[in-house]
Amino acid sequence: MKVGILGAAGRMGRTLIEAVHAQDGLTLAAAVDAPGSSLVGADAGEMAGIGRCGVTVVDDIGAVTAAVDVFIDFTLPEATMHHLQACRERGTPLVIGTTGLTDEQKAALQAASADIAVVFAANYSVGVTLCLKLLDTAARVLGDEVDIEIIEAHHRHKIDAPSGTALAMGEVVADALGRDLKTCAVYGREGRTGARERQTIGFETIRAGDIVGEHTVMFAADGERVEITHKATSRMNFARGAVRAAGWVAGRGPGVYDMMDVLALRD
Ligand SMILES: NC(=O)C1=CN([C@@H]2O[C@H](COP(=O)(O)OP(=O)(O)OC[C@H]3O[C@@H](n4cnc5c(N)ncnc54)[C@H](OP(=O)(O)O)[C@@H]3O)[C@@H](O)[C@H]2O)C=CC1
Ligand SMILES: O=C(O)C1=N[C@H](C(=O)O)C[C@H](O)C1
Repeated sequence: MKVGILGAAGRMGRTLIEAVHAQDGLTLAAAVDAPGSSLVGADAGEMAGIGRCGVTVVDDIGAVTAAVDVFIDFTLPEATMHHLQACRERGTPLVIGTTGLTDEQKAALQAASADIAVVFAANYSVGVTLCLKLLDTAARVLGDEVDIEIIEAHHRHKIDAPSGTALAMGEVVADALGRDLKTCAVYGREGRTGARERQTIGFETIRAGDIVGEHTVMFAADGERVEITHKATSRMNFARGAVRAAGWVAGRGPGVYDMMDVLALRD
């Protein structure tokens, strides 16, 4: 299967090139980065540190759609929307890892999924996908007797907050408790906040150094608390998961899927 990487020169893009290269049955067919990037024209394998592979980095998905069976996109929300449209026109499945999409952009993704298969997950690691299952159980067991706080930490370059993963974790917990995250989320606290309201779900964000990605969901009662934590120390876990999703989605019918579908964990 021929795979195209969108955002190829980025932190995830380079890791994805390495992951595709290491996966039997997959071939790197295209590497696309931002118009104006100094890496356009470079060899994608050399850029990713795996040696020359003969695929040149280009700056336009339109130039490579015919050569690709499935695309993987880890870019920016606006770029992802552009790539989604190109995939829709060509009928090419798309794996999206980009976070920070607006509600309108998520609606556009849903609309495109009438015509093509899209995998969309805020976190492609198996460990985080398992944590989402554990969080559903924890929320149902501990119920409204606990205060729930979500703490995430990432590297200094991350541009969206809270992380897509933290928001996905919040959605799972809110759904399990019959709450609407849009109305019960509290993003950071400062000043005279008043006492905590039990129904809220709090989010705290840390941006520092080279932290790859850490998430903790705290269920705190009087006298005891449960914490579910995931710590990523390498981007390769995200990349392997996205590559697995690419292999899974090729040939699927139109629709939006996530890692629960890819790992056959959906109830
Ligand atoms: N779902 C998951 O498992 C994970 C998701 N992510 C998410 O993936 C996204 C990317 O993260 P990361 O790799 O760290 O970010 P980077 O900034 O390192 O990489 C993004 C790349 O996309 C490029 N880009 C920008 N616009 C376009 C365009 N129009 N066409 C093609 N390429 C473009 C950027 O180029 P330039 O720098 O020149 O603008 C850059 O090379 C983020 O939203 C992040 O939150 C990250 C890790 C895991
Ligand atoms: O930007 C990152 O680096 C990451 N982003 C994703 C998110 O926003 O949840 C996933 C991972 O934590 C790394």
